[in-house]
Amino acid sequence: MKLLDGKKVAGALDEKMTLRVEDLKKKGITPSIAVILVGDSGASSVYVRNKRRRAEKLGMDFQLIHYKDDVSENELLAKIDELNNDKTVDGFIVQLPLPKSINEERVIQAIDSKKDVDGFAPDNVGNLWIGEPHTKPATAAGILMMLDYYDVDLDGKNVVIIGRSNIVGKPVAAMMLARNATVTIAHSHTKNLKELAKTADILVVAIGQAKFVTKDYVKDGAVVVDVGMDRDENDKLCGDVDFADVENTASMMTPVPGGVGPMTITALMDQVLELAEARANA
Ligand SMILES: Nc1nc(=O)c2c([nH]1)NC[C@@H]1CN(c3ccc(C(=O)N[C@@H](CCC(=O)O)C(=O)O)cc3)C=[N+]21
Repeated sequence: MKLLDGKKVAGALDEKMTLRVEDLKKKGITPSIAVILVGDSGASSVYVRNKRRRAEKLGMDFQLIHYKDDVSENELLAKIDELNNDKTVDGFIVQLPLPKSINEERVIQAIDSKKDVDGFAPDNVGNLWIGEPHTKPATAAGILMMLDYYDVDLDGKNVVIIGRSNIVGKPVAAMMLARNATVTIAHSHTKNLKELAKTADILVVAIGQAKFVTKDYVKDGAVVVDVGMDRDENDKLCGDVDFADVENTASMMTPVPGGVGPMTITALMDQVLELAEARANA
C-alpha cells in the first residue's frame, strides 16, 4: 500500500505557493484571509490554528475574529458585512459548526460569494455543479489536488463517496463527476453499503464515525480517502477508516492525521491566492 501523504504533498505545494505570494508582494498586494470563529471548541481551535500557521508560513496576512459562543447573529452579520466591503481582505470563512442559536444558512448566505473562499455560498455551489467559475470547497479541492499529485486518474473510475454533506460529500461528487468519474453518493439510508463500497475504485469516506470502514468495505487495490477527524477509544485522533484493518487491501490510502487535513488547508490557501491574483490583475 502506498501512503497518500498529505503532509508531504502540502509541503511540496507550499513551495510553489510561496513563490506566488512573493510575486504578488512585488505588485504591492499581500494575499489576505480572515477567519471568523465562534466559541472555543477544541477541534475548531486546532483547525484554525493550523490555518493561521500555514498562512503565515506562506507570507499571507491572517486575521482571526474570535467571538464568544453567545455572540448574536446580528453581530456576526455586521462583521460579515464589514469584511465583504474590506478591500484588503481577499477572502474569509466562518468556521463551522456555529452554536445552535445561530442560523448557519443565513450567516453563510451573507458572505459575498466573491470572497467566499469556502465555496459554500449558493451561487458558488450552483456554479460548481454546472461547470461555471466558482470558488471551491477546500476539503474537496484538497482531495483532488492530492490524487492529482499521485497521478490517480479519475476518468471512467467508479467512485463511491460515503457521506452527503454540503461541505464534503456533495462537492467531492461534483468535482469528480466533472473529471469523468462515475460517482455514487452513499449515506445512512443506503442499502447494502458494504457491497456498494466494494464496487469503488476510489472510496471517499466522510461520515464522522471512528474506524467505521473496515476491509470488508474495500475492493482489493482500491484507493481509500479518509476525511474523518474522530477520536478512538483512547481519545487519540483517528479517521473514519480502520487504517490497520484496511492497509493490506487498499493500494493507496490517506492517514489521519497527515492526510486530507493538511490538504484542506493547502486548497484554502490556494483559493485565497487565486482571489489575490485576480485582485492584482484587476
Ligand atoms: N467554514 C469551514 N471551513 C472548513 O474548511 C472547515 C470548517 N468550517 N469546519 C471544520 C472543517 C474541518 N477542517 C479541517 C481543517 C484542518 C484540519 C487539520 O489540520 N488536520 C490535521 C490534524 C489536526 C489535529 O491535530 O487535530 C491533520 O489531519 O493532520 C482538519 C480539519 C476544516 N473545516
